[in-house]
Amino acid sequence: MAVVAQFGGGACCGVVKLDSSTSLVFSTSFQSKVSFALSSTSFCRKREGICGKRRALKVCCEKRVSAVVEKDVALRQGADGNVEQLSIVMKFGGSSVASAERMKEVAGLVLSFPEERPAIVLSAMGKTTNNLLLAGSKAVCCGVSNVSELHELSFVKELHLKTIDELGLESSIISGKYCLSLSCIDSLLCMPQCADILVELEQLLKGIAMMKELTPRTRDYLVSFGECMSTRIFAAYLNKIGIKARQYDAFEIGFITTDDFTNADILEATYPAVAKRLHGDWTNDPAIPIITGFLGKVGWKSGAVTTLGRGGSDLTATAIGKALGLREIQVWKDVDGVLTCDPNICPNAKPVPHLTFEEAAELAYFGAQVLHPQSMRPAREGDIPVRVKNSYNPRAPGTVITKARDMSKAVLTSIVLKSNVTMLDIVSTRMLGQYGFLAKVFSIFEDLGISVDCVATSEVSISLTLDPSKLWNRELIQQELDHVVEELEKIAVVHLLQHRSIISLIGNVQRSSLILEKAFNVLRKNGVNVQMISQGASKVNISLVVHDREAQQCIRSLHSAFFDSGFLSEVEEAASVN
Ligand SMILES: Nc1ncnc2c1ncn2[C@@H]1O[C@H](COP(=O)(O)OP(=O)(O)O)[C@@H](O)[C@H]1O
Ligand SMILES: N[C@@H](CC(=O)OP(=O)(O)O)C(=O)O
Repeated sequence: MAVVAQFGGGACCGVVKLDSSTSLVFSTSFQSKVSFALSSTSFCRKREGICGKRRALKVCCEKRVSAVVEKDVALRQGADGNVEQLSIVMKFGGSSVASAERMKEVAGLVLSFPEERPAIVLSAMGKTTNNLLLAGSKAVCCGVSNVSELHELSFVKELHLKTIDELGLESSIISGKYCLSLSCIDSLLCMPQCADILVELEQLLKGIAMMKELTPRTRDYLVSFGECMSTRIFAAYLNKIGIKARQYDAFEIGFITTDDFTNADILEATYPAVAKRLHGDWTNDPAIPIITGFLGKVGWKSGAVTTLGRGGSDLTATAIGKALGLREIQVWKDVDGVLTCDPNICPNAKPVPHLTFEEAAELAYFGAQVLHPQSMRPAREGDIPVRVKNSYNPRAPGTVITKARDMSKAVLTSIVLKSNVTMLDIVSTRMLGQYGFLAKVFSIFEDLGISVDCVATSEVSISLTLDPSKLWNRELIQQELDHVVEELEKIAVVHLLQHRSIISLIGNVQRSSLILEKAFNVLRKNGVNVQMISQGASKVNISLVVHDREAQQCIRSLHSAFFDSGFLSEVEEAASVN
């Protein structure tokens, strides 16, 4: 049920709670119009008396909105009357925008920060990326004529068309001439020439079926459809409810990456290019930018679309934060922040209130799916706080990630698991005192382009772990591993140990004896022998390697010993007394 009114004001948006069941979403454009929509459960349910209530609410709305608008316009326009710049970036993951209902809630959430001028980064809706990938691999062998019948393609089509329908949008926003048919506030907000996205997707899958080949380059183009659609839908919805928004494909606004398809890295040139484009558009004609997460392109001209690795929208958000020098980066998930453990392993994991960039980066790199492994880098470089919040529970305080925090009482922050890791024990065939052994071993990995995670060394032996699973595009297949071993065997005796897990204890390594004493007690009680330990350079991470089959039980026991037993609070109390 919507009531629309117009009266003077500047550009702003917000939500006003009118009574316990009714809230008002409003926005004003720079053309001095105010649009507002009412959300009211009782209003929609009770049909009788609707006109009376609508009139009463309209009057009430006008009074309340004008007060908020005045305050907000003052905030936005600054003392000199100039437009204030974007202030924060808000990233919403796939789980946050999985349906029409979720998109409405996210719109409400965006508007619940009327004092902010946000840039929005979106992932693909729900499980779209997984379905596109599956459709791609099935298309390789299903035959061109069967592509239209692929279950995953139908799923993606239905999800997006249903969402468009439920949001009351024109289906042409993703499957037709959006520019000509969308009744948005301002024709400038429309995308230039939108191709028929769903038709193009099906054509691409037919091409894959025809070629019987799905290269990493094609795979990136294929999954890019997810973010391209979610952002178009969300921007159109905001425009429909009167919030001026402008959709952007990241690869069109300067996200330039390496050519490592499926796991590309953002190049430095991205930052000034993105800043120039977003800043310029906002200054000329302010509208909330809705940007595709996860995507970039190789080079400036006709570059192919790349992706930043699974979960890469977090990285898009932090890169935008750094590019625009924003006040804060918010990543909205489906959990109450970064937790003490993966909730799928320990359902009673608790939110961690504060982390440093270093802790968060280790946690992400060593397996916590909640953050993209590279996402902390731009935030750290720009020294911009990252706030991890729950879009399903916005009141929860979440996790704040900053450059430094008070570590005086910190012991253990979080426990992380990385499974299906390959471990190599490498022992030199030469005698003690041989120099250059480590250099030779690592040059072999460098030549083969394989990254090493954890290392423990003595003068003549090295134990190390390789991480195939994190590299989305590349599975260290047996052939590749055999080649590594073959090369290493020229200088050493090699044992290849597969199906290992790294358990990372993220915390204050200054208190390693305390952490290790407790941890080894737990492991001994569980009858587990640790196969490798690495503490070394990182001041926030102690890694223990165990067999895959023992790992989850170890994690549960460790979590319960550290976080459920009162142990940490006892240690903290003791620290405050001393
Ligand atoms: N230490 C952790 N803290 C919080 N969530 C974690 C952790 N480890 C794994 N997860 C998982 O990460 C998920 C959130 O990350 P992700 O799925 O990438 O979110 P989104 O798609 O919303 O960006 C959670 O639902 C949770 O299952
Ligand atoms: N859609 C991409 C990128 C992303 O960041 O997703 P999410 O924010 O839902 O983890 C993926 O699934 O990997």
